[in-house]
Amino acid sequence: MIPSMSMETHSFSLGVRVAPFVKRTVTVYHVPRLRNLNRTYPAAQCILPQPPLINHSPTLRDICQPHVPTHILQRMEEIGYVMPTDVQREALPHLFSGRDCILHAQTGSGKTLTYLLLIYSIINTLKSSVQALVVVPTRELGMQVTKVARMLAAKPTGVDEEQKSCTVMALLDGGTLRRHKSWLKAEPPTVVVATVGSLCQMLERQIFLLESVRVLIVDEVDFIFNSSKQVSSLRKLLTSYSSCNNRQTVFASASIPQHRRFLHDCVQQKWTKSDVIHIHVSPVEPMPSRLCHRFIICNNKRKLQTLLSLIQSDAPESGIIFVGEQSEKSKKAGNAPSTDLVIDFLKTSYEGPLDIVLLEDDMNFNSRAVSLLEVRKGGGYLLVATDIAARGVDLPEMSHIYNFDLPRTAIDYLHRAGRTCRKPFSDMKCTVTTIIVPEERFVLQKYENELMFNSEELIP
Ligand SMILES: Nc1ncnc2c1ncn2[C@@H]1O[C@H](COP(=O)(O)OP(=O)(O)OP(=O)(O)O)[C@@H](O)[C@H]1O
Repeated sequence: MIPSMSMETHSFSLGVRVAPFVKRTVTVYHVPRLRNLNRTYPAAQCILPQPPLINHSPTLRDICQPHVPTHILQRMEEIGYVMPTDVQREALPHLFSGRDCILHAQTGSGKTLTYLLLIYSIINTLKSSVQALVVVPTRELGMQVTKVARMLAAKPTGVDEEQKSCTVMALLDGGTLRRHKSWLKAEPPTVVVATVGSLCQMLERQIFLLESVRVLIVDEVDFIFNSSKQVSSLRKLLTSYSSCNNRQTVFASASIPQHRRFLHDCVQQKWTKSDVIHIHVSPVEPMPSRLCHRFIICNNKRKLQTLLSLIQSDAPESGIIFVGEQSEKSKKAGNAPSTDLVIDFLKTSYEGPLDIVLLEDDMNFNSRAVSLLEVRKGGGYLLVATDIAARGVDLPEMSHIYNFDLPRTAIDYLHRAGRTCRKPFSDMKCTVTTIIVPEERFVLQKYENELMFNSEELIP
């Protein structure tokens, strides 16, 4: 059912009530013993969830001392990271003890800070070598992680003493590899944040060696394993790293399908040590509970109008409109991509205060960077994007997500939805609205079952 486009108020009402969400829990699994694994993967040992947060719960500083240098802790607090999120509270003690780890926690739960604090607890800035590697699937996520890493490493206010600071290099697709090569040779940075392709080029040419790397992080690991362009390079990297002494490996994502199998593979392939630990935060609630899910049914011809009415009715602070990638068949047929259709339509029909910005794979790297700068400069915007913006990109002001096209999988739904609700201690309600044609209702229902959420139908 769709709202009538002549409707003056542009408001929608909700058809169905949602079931209350289950409580958040943290579960820690230790890897099952290999010899038991010939048939299926047995239940991993499970440590009972930690007691709920009470008033005297430890601060991030309490958890990080004495592992993380004081100036980093000072910077962390200056930035506003004082209390730990669930994943930070649960994972950091294990990480500081040297365990390899699979960090499996909701979108926006603070996995980046978790692994960066581990990195700062390990590196020695007096040594001139690459000591930490963070592997990411996209240039956009790489730029973001680099920014947070540099922010933490900057000198805190009021500290004058000169100490050798940590240098962070972004080695990302679309960058100038020649410049990076000279940098790596002349004065190796302490931390490298890299996309898999660029990293492997440097390693193959022996511009730097994995032997000096004390910690390897693979962020959005399931995405990289699923990417036909990236998976073989990642496997090669993990296999090379497995022969290094003194190593620690961390995999992070909000979605790790078949995580027991993955855990087993990690040990069997020696990508991790055998005592790797799986930190699974909120396993029964894969998405933030502050998220409200809605859907609206319309026919294909009315999708653009429906989108516009939704935006007018919601008046988002900022929103992302996710559009499916154009198929090869559609490209060959000379059709315009859906992103163009949506952008052109909004530019001519939307009269609200938000800027309209495009981010898609087919843009060149510079234009992609310009789009992200534009949305990060503050002020409201509507970002029309393909799934390139669905992984890891942190836009804390985002209040609304619109699925103009249904995501291809439940996991894609989870990551798109996860671009909202990104302030860990906020009460702000965020909304995900999916526009579907009648035949797609059962697919959305499947995602609801898989991800354990309820979606409310919008009725005019
Ligand atoms: N302890 C903390 N206190 C306050 N804010 C925090 C804390 N930890 C992280 N944040 C903020 O939470 C937001 C989300 O963090 P982050 O990007 O690390 O999430 P994530 O778990 O990596 O999500 P995704 O799976 O989507 O990549 C960021 O804006 C970050 O600055």
